[in-house]
Amino acid sequence: MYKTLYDVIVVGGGHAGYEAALASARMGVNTLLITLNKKLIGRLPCNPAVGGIAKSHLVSELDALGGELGRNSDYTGIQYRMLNTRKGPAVQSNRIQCDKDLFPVRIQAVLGMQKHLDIHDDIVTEIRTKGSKICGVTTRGSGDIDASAVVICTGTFLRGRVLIGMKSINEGRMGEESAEELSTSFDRFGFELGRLKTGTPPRIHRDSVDYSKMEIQPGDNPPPFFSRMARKEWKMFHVEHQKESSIGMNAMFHVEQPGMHPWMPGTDQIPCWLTHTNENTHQIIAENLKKSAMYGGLVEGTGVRYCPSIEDKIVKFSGRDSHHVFVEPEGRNNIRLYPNGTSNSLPEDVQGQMIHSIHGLENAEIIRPGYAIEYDYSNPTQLFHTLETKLVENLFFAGQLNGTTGYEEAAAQGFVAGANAAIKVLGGGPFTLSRSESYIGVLIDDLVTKGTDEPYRMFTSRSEHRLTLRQDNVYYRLFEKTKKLGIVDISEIEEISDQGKQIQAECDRLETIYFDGKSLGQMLRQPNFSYKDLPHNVSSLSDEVIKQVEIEVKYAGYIKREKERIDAARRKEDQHIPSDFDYDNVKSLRYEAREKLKNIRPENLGQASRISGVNPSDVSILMMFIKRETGQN
Ligand SMILES: Cc1cc2nc3c(=O)[nH]c(=O)nc-3n(C[C@H](O)[C@H](O)[C@H](O)COP(=O)(O)OP(=O)(O)OC[C@H]3O[C@@H](n4cnc5c(N)ncnc54)[C@H](O)[C@@H]3O)c2cc1C
Ligand SMILES: NC(=O)c1ccc[n+]([C@@H]2O[C@H](COP(=O)([O-])OP(=O)(O)OC[C@H]3O[C@@H](n4cnc5c(N)ncnc54)[C@H](O)[C@@H]3O)[C@@H](O)[C@H]2O)c1
Repeated sequence: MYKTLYDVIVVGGGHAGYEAALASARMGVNTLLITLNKKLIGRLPCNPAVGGIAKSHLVSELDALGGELGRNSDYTGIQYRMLNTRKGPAVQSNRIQCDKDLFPVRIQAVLGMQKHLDIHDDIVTEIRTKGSKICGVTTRGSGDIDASAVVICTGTFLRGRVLIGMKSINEGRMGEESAEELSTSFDRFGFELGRLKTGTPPRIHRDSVDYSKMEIQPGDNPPPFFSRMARKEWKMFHVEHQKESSIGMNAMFHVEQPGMHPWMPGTDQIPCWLTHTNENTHQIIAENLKKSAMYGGLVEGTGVRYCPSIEDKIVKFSGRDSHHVFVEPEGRNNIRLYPNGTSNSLPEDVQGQMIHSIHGLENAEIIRPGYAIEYDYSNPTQLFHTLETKLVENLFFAGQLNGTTGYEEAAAQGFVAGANAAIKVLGGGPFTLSRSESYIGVLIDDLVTKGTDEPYRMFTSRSEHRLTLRQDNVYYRLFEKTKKLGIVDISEIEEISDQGKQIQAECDRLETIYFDGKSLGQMLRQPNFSYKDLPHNVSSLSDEVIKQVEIEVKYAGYIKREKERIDAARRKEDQHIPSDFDYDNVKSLRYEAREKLKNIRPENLGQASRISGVNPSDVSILMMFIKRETGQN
């Protein structure tokens, strides 16, 4: 059941959409999620893997703030791995292979139980405004539905075209209707739309591959989870497990609905497998390039540079005679395997030859071909940091619509947009995250400041403060924002606050206690020295607190220098530029800089300095002018 008036409407049930709807409803405002098919909410259209390098930081930040992607991955995971373990803690990332069938089942159960949230199957064809403000949407099936704020999360569906070889079908992803009308509505309001493309590999039958020719990739034990909830449950399970038999263990935990808790998270992991392409594979692709949608001229949009199609890899890295192919199960009871690394838009017969040339896949049965998809995206420089559009008040855009790729990038934006839409209804200051406190801040600032002309994905190298933006300290660095937002349960907030205080107190203590002429802090900074090796350590501290103390003390010198850089950056961010500032008045500004500044309208000098085409001397000129005009220091 749905009504015809809501506080917030969210359009789209992808990862941006469910996070937006949950954030909004959890802040207590009446929310409606409209999507083409509610049974497909939370679908993982490509690899059911969440996290990986830098993306895992986004998921952890969502968990700290009260988002759902991390928990949902933990509770439906079939394989858990920590990547980059040979590198420092700042770039270590976890990656969870989820069960493709159960991931959406669980998220739908979470949505179904959420107060203040209704869900409606329909297609939105238009947005409606009253003056400069959004007032609702028009749907094909139910006509007009009114709302004070609207969040659009339509992913790859706007004028979506599925492409296989020379075939092009109007679909939002394979087997799902595309959204044709909404782009026209956006055009009318002046939104700048462009075309991007992405792709997916063929799927193969799990009983048709020769595992003996591939290298096994087992999961890690203990499993690296994203969420505090799963970590706590795992710890409790293992303590209790020693006392009692595992029979009935699931019953010990509060299980609201069967879909919410399919198994004890982290148990009974399933391995992935590693194989490689070879010269034969590359030759097959090279000989058939003209038949691929991408190289035969059917695709206009720009593809994902950093997770390219196999055709792209052969053309752009022609010197390499082999590429990794990770063969990954799509679920416990799912017959499909996902050959990660073979995304393509070649005709079906060529896909078959290409797959059969790979060791272990000689007799692979292809269940579904790979394909490319092309869709409209909207220029994200037309958004504020809250993800509200600059053209229509109380209208928000989030997810792949803003030019990103990835579940994690979509979910992070959805959460920020949903929370801000609710704040617009409730009243109160905007919820934004800065580059120096989070990867979510980096993602959004990059999008709204620089825009993108290719699908944007997160990397650790995009952050200038990655030493302090670690996954392990996420609950402490986002603590104040989390508390203010009010989505996370108060008992969790108190627990994190208490742990933060213990970490600080112990770091301080270690610098003041001396042993053999050295402070305990100095001792801990010695290579291969752990907290537990210290004399006078505190045995009652939890593993979580000890881990933080070790990192904070061992890397203290680097962290201090980074904090100084953050303070310097913050001083620039504190210098606000009035929203109606007249750049034409600053005659000494170069023409290019003036045009770029007029287009982006940065909120402060820090953001101005990150606009491409605006150089440091332009920022100095601007700073002096603003100081003179506004009397800011
Ligand atoms: C073929 C393919 C391969 C991909 N490969 C990967 C990958 O390996 N890993 C990865 O992380 N990402 C991959 N992506 C991208 C990933 O799916 C997206 O980045 C992510 O799902 C985007 O989330 P979203 O919420 O923005 O949109 P989507 O997940 O696309 O969801 C859009 C939602 O909006 C609804 N909708 C659209 N238009 C309307 C309308 N007018 N009215 C009502 N509802 C509407 C749809 O029904 C859908 O629920 C791939 C995508 C595709 C299609
Ligand atoms: N079309 C799209 O929009 C699209 C398509 C593909 C990927 N993506 C995005 O990019 C990401 C995939 O890109 P990626 O190349 O970084 O892959 P990934 O995140 O799946 O893997 C990152 C690295 O992890 C390692 N790895 C991968 N699978 C592994 C496994 N099963 N076991 C052990 N190690 C493994 C590899 O070293 C790999 O380079 C996705 O998570 C998605 O967000 C988007």
